[in-house]
Amino acid sequence: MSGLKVTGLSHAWGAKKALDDVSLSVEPGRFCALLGPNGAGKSTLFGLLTGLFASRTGRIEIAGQDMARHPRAALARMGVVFQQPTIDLDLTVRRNMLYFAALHGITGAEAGRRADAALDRLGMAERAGEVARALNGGHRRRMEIARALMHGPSVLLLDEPTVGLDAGTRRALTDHVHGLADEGLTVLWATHLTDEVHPGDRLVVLHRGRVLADGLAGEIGGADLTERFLEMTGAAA
Ligand SMILES: Nc1ncnc2c1ncn2[C@@H]1O[C@H](COP(=O)(O)OP(=O)(O)OP(=O)(O)O)[C@@H](O)[C@H]1O
Repeated sequence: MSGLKVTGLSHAWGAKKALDDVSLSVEPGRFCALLGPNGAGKSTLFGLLTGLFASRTGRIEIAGQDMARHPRAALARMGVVFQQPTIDLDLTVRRNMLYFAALHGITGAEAGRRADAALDRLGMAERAGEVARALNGGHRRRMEIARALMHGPSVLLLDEPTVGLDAGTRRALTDHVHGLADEGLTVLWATHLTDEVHPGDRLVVLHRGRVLADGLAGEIGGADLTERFLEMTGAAA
């Protein structure tokens, strides 16, 4: 199983319950949108999925690997793009890629080969020699996605990756990552923006730490996902 499975996951920050018995599973090669308003618990879930901190309850499996029992194996199958960009702006795109590859123990000609292939996959091959500072926001994000794919993960996690991007760039990036899922990558895309969700996506709606809906986006949203989402989360006018 190369997908993602979360079972009965809870997490509290002091007295604040950020996640309350959350379960979800994403089949291999699916794009799953994790949709929730501010404070829903999306980043807390990402922190647990990526091993930044642990929960005493629940279970996480990445591509069949149990996160608690085999964290190295689970993390090796995961690519992550965090909400806050982590780029060295003074290095070229390729140098940023090679630096990251080295952190994964990939060096020399193999690192170069993988960096070039990943940049090509994200339509960034011709920008490899540019200093990262010269890239626009969309291209910086693409570079981070390419970087997250260099070690060949089967699951890609992205935490609100379009923050700060304009509408056209957001759409292009969202479409591009849908394309990666079409190629077989399992994608978990956290967002609070309904226009990033396609009708054929798997959709999990998270609110106040609980799963409110889980299924096909087109079925959950009906004629208007935005309206439905606002109703569900009690934010409708
Ligand atoms: N490090 C922390 N310490 C204390 N409380 C926290 C911490 N991180 C998150 N919380 C709280 O947990 C709840 C869930 O927050 P979280 O950041 O996971 O939600 P989110 O869906 O990612 O929100 P946003 O879209 O605003 O990033 C919120 O009430 C938040 O205030």
